[in-house]
Amino acid sequence: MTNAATNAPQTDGIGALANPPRDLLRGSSLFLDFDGTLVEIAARPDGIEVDARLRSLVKHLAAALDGRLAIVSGRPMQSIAEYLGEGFAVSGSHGLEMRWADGREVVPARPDGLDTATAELKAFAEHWDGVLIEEKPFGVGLHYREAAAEAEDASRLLVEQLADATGLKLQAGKKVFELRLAGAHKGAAIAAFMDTPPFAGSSPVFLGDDVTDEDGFEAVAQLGGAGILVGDVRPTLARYRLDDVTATLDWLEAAKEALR
Ligand SMILES: O=P(O)(O)OC[C@H]1O[C@H](O[C@H]2O[C@H](CO)[C@@H](O)[C@H](O)[C@H]2O)[C@H](O)[C@@H](O)[C@@H]1O
Repeated sequence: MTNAATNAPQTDGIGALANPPRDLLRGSSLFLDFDGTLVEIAARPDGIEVDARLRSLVKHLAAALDGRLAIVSGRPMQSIAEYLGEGFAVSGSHGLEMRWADGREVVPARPDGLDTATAELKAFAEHWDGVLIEEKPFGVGLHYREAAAEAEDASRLLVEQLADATGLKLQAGKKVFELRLAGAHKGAAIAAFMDTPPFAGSSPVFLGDDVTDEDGFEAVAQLGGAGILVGDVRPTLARYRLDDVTATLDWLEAAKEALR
């Protein structure tokens, strides 16, 4: 089955997606999701473990690709810099923020309604054990990974009401509901990078694990490149699949060597 608009595979069959070839990055630009792709999912946003191997891998991949690498995350750009360092392109906040390796930045204004939404979510979290509020520059996340099962429905109800009241976009991820400024997504950020040096003229490859990464898979397919789904098989616009974070880091190491 293919998506008619992008000609990318859309699979619901176990094992239908092959592993990416190790020479896929030759002549490519590399776009990397962060949580669940480069680092294991943790109980809390601040509980992730980022080691020297990952920081070194990202730095050396960026050099091997002559700068054609960007981290494309739902986290704020500042958070990515704190975990991975700088010297490469980053898009944060689900495509809302962009920074090129030379320091050029595109950053929106803080949205109206965000302070109100954040205050409401914080008040809600006081009544639910395990619900955690993550404040971000252009959005706010309600995490329910550590909460009782009923918290999900109650949280969904509240964030839907707040999205209606504030005009903020509701985006669901892995055990999280985010309310954020509308008007961008990861696919749009990848397309914007691909319009500019050093990315322009290359073929984009995007690795991601979450449903929020499907915009990125669609964008790279439209631009003649390929998406790589990290994790279990599901309906997706990715062309290839890797089992998990460990397989992803191993493939990235092999792909880096293949660029020599
Ligand atoms: O686009 P990503 O880089 O994948 O970021 C998506 C969100 O990741 C973080 O939340 C997720 O990871 C946490 C740590 O493993 C986990 O505790 C949480 O349940 C996940 O939803 C981050 O906190 C969010 O801001 C990102 O939008």
